[in-house]
Amino acid sequence: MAKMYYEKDADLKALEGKTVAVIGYGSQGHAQALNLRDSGVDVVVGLRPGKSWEQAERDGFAVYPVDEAVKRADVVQILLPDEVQTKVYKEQIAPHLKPGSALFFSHGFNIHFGQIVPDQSVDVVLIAPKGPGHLVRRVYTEGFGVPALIAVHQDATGEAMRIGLAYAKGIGATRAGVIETTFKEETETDLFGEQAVLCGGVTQLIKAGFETLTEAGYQPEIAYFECLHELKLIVDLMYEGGLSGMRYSVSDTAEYGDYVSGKRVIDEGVRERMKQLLKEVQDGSFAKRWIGENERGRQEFNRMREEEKNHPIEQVGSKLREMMVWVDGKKKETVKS
Ligand SMILES: NC(=O)C1=CN([C@@H]2O[C@H](COP(=O)(O)OP(=O)(O)OC[C@H]3O[C@@H](n4cnc5c(N)ncnc54)[C@H](OP(=O)(O)O)[C@@H]3O)[C@@H](O)[C@H]2O)C=CC1
Ligand SMILES: CC[C@](O)(C(C)=O)C(=O)O
Repeated sequence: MAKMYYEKDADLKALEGKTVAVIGYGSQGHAQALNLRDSGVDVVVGLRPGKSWEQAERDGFAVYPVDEAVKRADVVQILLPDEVQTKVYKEQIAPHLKPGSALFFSHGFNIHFGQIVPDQSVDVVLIAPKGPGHLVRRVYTEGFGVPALIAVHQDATGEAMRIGLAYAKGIGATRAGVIETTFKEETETDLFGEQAVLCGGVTQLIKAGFETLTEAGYQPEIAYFECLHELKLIVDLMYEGGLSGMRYSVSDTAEYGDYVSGKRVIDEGVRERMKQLLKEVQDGSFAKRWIGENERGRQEFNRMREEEKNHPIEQVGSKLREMMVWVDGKKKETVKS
């Protein structure tokens, strides 16, 4: 059984008198910085000049270049893109980290794959919210929290877990539940999940459904509603009541189709390929490929991003969503600019 922590297990006093430097103010950075501040924690933001810097200042934070923010901090949370963390860490963070301070991450990639090797004098802690940053903020303002994982890689002070739990409470995660893990487990499950299911698996499933219907002559708008729009409503039911909760709400016809046909789509071949993806995550081949892609200037990444933006489901979807004002309202909070 996983070890879980809730509100009663965490004490914000562990952060009293300490300054937290949130490095980066994107999806996770803005959410964690704002939630911590609203929880009474002293927060500064570390950035380079640009869009995020301006936003953090508009949100009322004291913003500094990364090295300056680190000098002022007792806890440094690195919320830069994974692929830029190593360079910024070596040049602007490591030289200014105080012995006895704490270095935090929200994803274990660079520690687990040995890209960042922190000095033995600092605590190294993972607080990984299990949700996109914009929801970490929205759910907190609604009085709830997004669950998170916690792991201690290095406990130089003997206080790493206590400070980690206080931080998790500050961002609202202990309201929902914080699970103890390791950097290895978080990194491998997170990479697998986003590739096989949450991002890669789901987008391919949606496109395959959409293309099957449109190639058979059905209207793209109907294919969009069936394969993308309604998916959100079905996932909401699963989120609230599990697979059985969803099956309780759909028709018996849909439930029967689920049992007899779902397995024909996600068959043994898919499971075998999922195992192969997991192996490539575990043996570091995916990490090596992603690090190499960044070193080569992201040509493959940028080409695929462009191709995906131009898929017909994106064209029809953006027209249909114009009519859904409530979706547009949310989009402002949930889509990265
Ligand atoms: N997105 C998510 O919801 C989740 C992310 N994570 C993890 O959180 C971390 C942050 O990811 P995410 O929030 O998506 O990142 P984003 O891309 O949304 O934001 C990155 C931030 O870093 C800043 N930045 C980029 N390069 C530099 C630099 N060289 N110097 C200073 N600042 C820089 C950007 O500012 P600028 O405007 O100047 O580019 C921006 O504010 C990653 O480890 C990720 O794996 C974990 C769970 C979920
Ligand atoms: C599913 C994507 C994610 O892993 C997340 C929001 O948790 C990410 O890294 O953005």
